[in-house]
Amino acid sequence: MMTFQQLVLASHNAGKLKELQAMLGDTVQLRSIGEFSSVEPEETGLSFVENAILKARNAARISGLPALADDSGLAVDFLGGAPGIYSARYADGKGDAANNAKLLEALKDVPSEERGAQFVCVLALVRHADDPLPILCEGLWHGRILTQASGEHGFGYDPLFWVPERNVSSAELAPADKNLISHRARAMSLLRQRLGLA
Ligand SMILES: O=c1nc[nH]c2c1ncn2[C@H]1C[C@H](O)[C@@H](COP(=O)(O)OP(=O)(O)OP(=O)(O)O)O1
Ligand SMILES: [Mg+2]
Repeated sequence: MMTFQQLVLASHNAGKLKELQAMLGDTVQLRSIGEFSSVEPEETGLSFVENAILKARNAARISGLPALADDSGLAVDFLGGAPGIYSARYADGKGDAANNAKLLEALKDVPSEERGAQFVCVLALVRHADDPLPILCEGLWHGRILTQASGEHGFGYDPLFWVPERNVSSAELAPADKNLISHRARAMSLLRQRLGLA
């Protein structure tokens, strides 16, 4: 069993930190990479896996701690899987509200049955910056893109993501409920098994 008392989370996204720490409980303390550096690495990979590894290595190098990274995004069927790995940058770095507005516009007049989408999450854990065997876990969450934003919880595209299991948007889910069923929850459940924490 691999044990980590402290991991640095290779993310500048406060929403991810909150969700991942809640899922891990108090056995592992997640420290934000923001404590060490405010510089965000360029996400140059062509896949969630490549970007997750790149972020994890960068954080381990900067902090000297083992590092966990989360690369995630929304793949929309009607858009051929876009924005995918470019989800955070979909509206050219103008933030969540602009991303959501652009997505609604791209799906204007698209009927409900063609609005399928999945959230994707890849978690990468490296023991040190040059770790030759990163641990990789993925999770998917299937849903649909709503025609207008709804709900105040979560972050990112949550207000636009309709969750079939609950018939609400993921921003209408209580945070603890989202953390049981989300793409991130599925990836974290696999990671916990790999680490012997499950
Ligand atoms: O549960 C989620 N609920 C709503 N939206 C979500 C979720 N999970 C990922 N997303 C969206 C946010 C962002 O538009 C993109 C992730 O981009 P991604 O590069 O992985 O994260 P980020 O730039 O926000 O932070 P960082 O790279 O520092 O971890 O997908
Ligand atoms: Mg990012």
